Formats: sequence, structure tokens, C-alpha cells
Amino acid sequence: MAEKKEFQAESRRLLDLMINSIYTHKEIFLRELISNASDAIDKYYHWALEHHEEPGDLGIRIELDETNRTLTISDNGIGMTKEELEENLGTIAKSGTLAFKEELKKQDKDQSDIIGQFGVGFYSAFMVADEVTVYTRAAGSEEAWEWKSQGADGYEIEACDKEERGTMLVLHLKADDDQEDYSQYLQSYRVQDLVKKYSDYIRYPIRMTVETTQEVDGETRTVPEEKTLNSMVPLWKRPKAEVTEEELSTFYKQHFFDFTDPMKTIFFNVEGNVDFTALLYIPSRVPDGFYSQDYKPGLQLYSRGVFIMDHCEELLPPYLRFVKGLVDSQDLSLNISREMLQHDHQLRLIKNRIERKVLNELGAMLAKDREQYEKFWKNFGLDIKFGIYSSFGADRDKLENLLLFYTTDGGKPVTLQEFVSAMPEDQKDIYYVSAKDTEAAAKLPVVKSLQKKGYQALILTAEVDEFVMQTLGQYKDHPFTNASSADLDLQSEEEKEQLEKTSEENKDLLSFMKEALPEVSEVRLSARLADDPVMLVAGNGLSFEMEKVYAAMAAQQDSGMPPLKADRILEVNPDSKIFALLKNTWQSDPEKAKAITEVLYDQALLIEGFPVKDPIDYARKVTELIA
Ligand SMILES: Nc1ncnc2c1ncn2[C@@H]1O[C@H](COP(=O)(O)OP(=O)(O)OP(=O)(O)O)[C@@H](O)[C@H]1O
Repeated sequence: MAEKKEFQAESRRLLDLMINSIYTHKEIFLRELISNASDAIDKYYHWALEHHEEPGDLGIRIELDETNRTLTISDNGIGMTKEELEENLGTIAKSGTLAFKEELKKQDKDQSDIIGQFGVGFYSAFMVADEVTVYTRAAGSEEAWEWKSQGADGYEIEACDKEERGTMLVLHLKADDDQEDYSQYLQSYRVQDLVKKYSDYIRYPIRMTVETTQEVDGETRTVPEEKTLNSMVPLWKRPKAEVTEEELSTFYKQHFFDFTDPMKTIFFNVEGNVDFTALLYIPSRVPDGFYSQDYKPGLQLYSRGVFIMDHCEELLPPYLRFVKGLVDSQDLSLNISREMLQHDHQLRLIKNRIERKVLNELGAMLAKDREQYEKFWKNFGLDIKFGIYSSFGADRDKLENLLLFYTTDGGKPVTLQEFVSAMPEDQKDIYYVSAKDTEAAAKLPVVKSLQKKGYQALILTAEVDEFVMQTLGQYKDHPFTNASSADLDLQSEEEKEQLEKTSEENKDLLSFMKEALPEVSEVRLSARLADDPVMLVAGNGLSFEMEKVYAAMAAQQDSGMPPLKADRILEVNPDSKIFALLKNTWQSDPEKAKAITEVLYDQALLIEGFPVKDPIDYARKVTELIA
């Protein structure tokens, strides 16, 4: 008895889309099904190795039956158990299909457009077939199962007879209509073309019986002949000069589930201590789920064209986790295990070469195609920074020249080298300021005070940035200095003397202000303020940005520990109107002077991106002072 089942809701949606597809390139269904068959044979190959079974002649067969309108694809791969049948063909769980689904959710884009870009998998059969029957028998199993579906209504499963291991898919093609000629997929020459076009590099023979004309006893006759339709040479095994950019891009999109062309393709061979071919891609967009726990970095690993494993992390340093691609090396054993990988000497050599190559390419991009590099930086700059601080600076030489920063001059992002070259001669330190964006940074009082001296600063906007600065410490003998820290020492001797004098004269007022502000460790006059009346600077040690990062971490971990706080120093501009006002009022109206001081402090907090302690009190005081 056949069991009748419903598709899982998401499968149904995708299926509906396939059935009603108006997509013009329905022909890709063949590529998808052949690729599944090939994957299944890969899996069987590994299974056979493990079970000491002779794999025998592995391959895929296509049969066309015009009378019954069926196209059949069989493989002698791993096959499926009943449970696998239900799980694999009844739900959407798999990478490519999943990425497709995500994209559908996200984009308003023409859906039919996306179909062509993605591997949409098994369900694509329903673009051309009104009924699909799957006969399958798993490796090592005596049972065989038949799965049948006419589309969205659900599917039926029952036991069946099947002599050989593997899977056979029978597609009953839809009837032709005004828009679509489905009968073309029953034509031998058409199917041969499609295999050549999309599946030529499939590693296993794709065979079909074709009619050929032959001379037999002086007569021309058509005779059936067994033909292998694909050349079986993987793309990366072909001579480099013969492979086009377009083929490489198409391969990327199909294999690594992206719908955009890669930003950069890196295709190279290495011979020497270790021989390998690498085909690497830098995506032009941030991969789906890149920042989620589920993102799987790593490259595909092949040995002599035979797939070993996906997501081999040992081939890439963690900070290059955005790189996609594959490595094929004849020096690796086919049944290498995950555990062995970590200690494999060859693999480490390959990893080093890959790292070097990718960094060289990035360096070249930075030098030759700045616009493209900026795009790269926007997507993956964070990872390069991660490379610096996660190695505690050990990788700094490789990476520091790849860093880009916006600066307070408001222009395009610059490298450290460019920044240093543009510094005035008397500027020793590389100053940086932290802000939520470049606009906010430009308005910081400390920035104006630097600019008064003709200096610019790097703008740090990412949380990790200060850690990067601390890890680097300096660049070419120029120390990195937080411009919001206390001792910048920007004044001339003359200015310093003048300031000392003014401070002495206003000593009592400054201690009055300090008393009004218990949170602050010091209130002092400063000559570095340009237009702003006050600014908050951090004492030596923890910076304000670090304080915020720690506070966020503490909130997340909920440790109950009081968060670390930076030392707060309030600097006051002795030339500001408000200071003059304070001087005039603090003895005659100390209450008012106290309110002004508190408001100034709150404003300094706001400018640094901190909340004011008591917004209601703050608002009340401002209103009263205005009135
Ligand atoms: N010929 C086959 N032999 C064995 N298993 C198969 C075969 N075809 C499909 N499957 C199983 O069904 C699953 C779902 O197939 P489907 O084509 O929808 O997704 P996928 O191949 O995993 O991903 P995608 O095709 O998007 O790359 C496969 O992962 C595989 O486990």
C-alpha cells in the first residue's frame, strides 16, 4: 500500500513556484538532476572505501522515451533509504535550496530571475514534469522504495523492486502549450547539447543510447550506439588559458550558491613541495548568514578531481573565511579524516600558499583598482581587522597595509601609509577618534582642536577598531594615540605657560566645578579646544569606546559585575563665552553656576556618545537657564 504524505509548508511554496514557473530557462532542471546524481555517486564512492567494497563502474544514464513522454535519469550512487527519501525530497533542508529560499524572502526581485542563478535542486524537475517518480535503493540495503508526486498535492511512498543500488528518476513531461515546448527534452540531440552545456565537467560518464547512421553491408542504417556525452574534465583541471571568466563565474554561482558574480576569481597551480590547483573566489557581497553561527567557512577539498569534503577549514586562516572555492591536490589521501587534517603537513603548506596568494591579490587590487578594493573593504574589512587582533599582532606585517580608514579630512578612506605620508612634519602620532560614524566624528571638539594644529585623525567606527589600534601599537614608528585621551601635549611652550597662568587665576572656580561633578576626576582648563566650551577626555588607561564595548559585553553576559569605567576629565575652554559667564556668576549666584556646570558636563557626555545621567533633570536645568 502506498502511503500518502503532504509536503512540508516551505517545500510546497518552492514547488508551487517551480510548477507555475514562467522562467525561460527551464532547461536547467537537467543540470540540477545530473548534479544530484553525481553527488550521490561521490557519496557512494566514499561509502565503498569505508566498507571495503569495490566501487565498480560508476556513472549516470539518461533514457528518452517519446512514446511515453518520459525522461529518465539513473545513477548507481548512494541511493536513499525510506527515511532519507522523505527527509530529502519532502523538506527543504539543503544548502543551495535554503539559500534560494532566503533570497526569495528577502528580495522583491523577479522570482524567475533568481531561479536561473541558483541551484534549485530536485524540485526543478517540476518545471518540466507533471509527474516525477523516484525509484531508489540505498547502498548496503536490500529494500528499494518508490516515491511519486504530481506536485503540490503531496507524494506517495511504497516499497518496490529495484535490482541495482542507486536512484532512478522518471520525469513525465508536461504537454506542450503556447509558451513552452516540453517535447524538446525528449529529443536526443537537444539533451546531448544540454549535457555538454551544463554538465560537461561532471566526473562520471553520462551515457545515453543515441541513433547513429552507419554503413552496414553497403546500406545506410540507423543503429543505436552507447555514447558518453560529457568530457568529464573538471573545470579546474582544464588548461587555464582555455577557461573563460564567464565559465569560472558560472561555476562559482552554481557551486557556492551565490546569485552574483564573484568580485575576484583566483585560479592558480602550485608545483614544488606540494602540488595543487586552487580555484578561489572573493564574493562581491557578504554571503548569506555570514555573521551567524551556522556559517560554514572553508574550501572544498578534492584529490585528483574526486571530491573529499566540503568546508575544509584547515585550508584557510580564519580571517579569510569569506573566501570560497576549492583545492585539488594529488598529494592527499582520499580517506583522510577530519582529525588527520589538523596535523597534515601538506595541508598546512597549501594553506600558507593560499593565504599568501589571496593577500597578494588583495594588495594588487588595492593598488590597481581602488574602487573595487573599497567595496571589498566594506564587505570584509572587519575580517582583515580580526586577522590582526586575533593573531595578537603576529600577522600585522601581512595585514596592516590592507587596512583602510576614514579620516577627519572628510575624504575617501585611506591606508595607513597614505595617512602617514600626508601628515605635517611636526605630527608624530597617528591620532584616532572613535565615533558612531564619520559625521559624528567630524563634530567632536577634540577633532577641531587637532585641526587647529593642522592635524587629522583616523576615524574608528567599528567596535573592534580600538583593539586593532592597541594590538598594532604603532605604524612605522608613529604611535597610535587616542585623541580623546588626556595627554596629547599639543601646545607650544608659550601656550602652556599662558594656560598655567590662567589656571592659577581660576583655581577656585575650577575646584568649585569639580565639587559640582562627583563623577569627574578633574576639571581643568585646556588650550586645545577650538570653538567648543568643554570636552570630556579619558584619563590614561581605558578609553571611552572601550568602556562602551565592555559595558555591552557585561550586559550580554549579565555577570552582575560593575562595568569598568574610564577616568573622566572635563576640559574647559578658557576663551569660551560660557566660561566668562561662569566667572561672573559663581560667587554671586553659586546655585546657577552649579547648574551651568552640570549642564556643561551632561553635554560633554552627550558629545562622547554617553547618555546623560538624568535626562529630566538635564532638560529642566536647560529650560531654567534659558528662561
Ligand atoms: N540522485 C540522488 N541520489 C541520492 N540522493 C539524492 C539524489 N537526488 C537528491 N538526493 C537527496 O535529496 C537531497 C535534496 O536534493 P536537492 O537537489 O533538492 O538539494 P541539494 O542537492 O542538497 O542542494 P542543491 O541541489 O540546491 O545543491 C540531496 O541533498 C540528496 O540527499
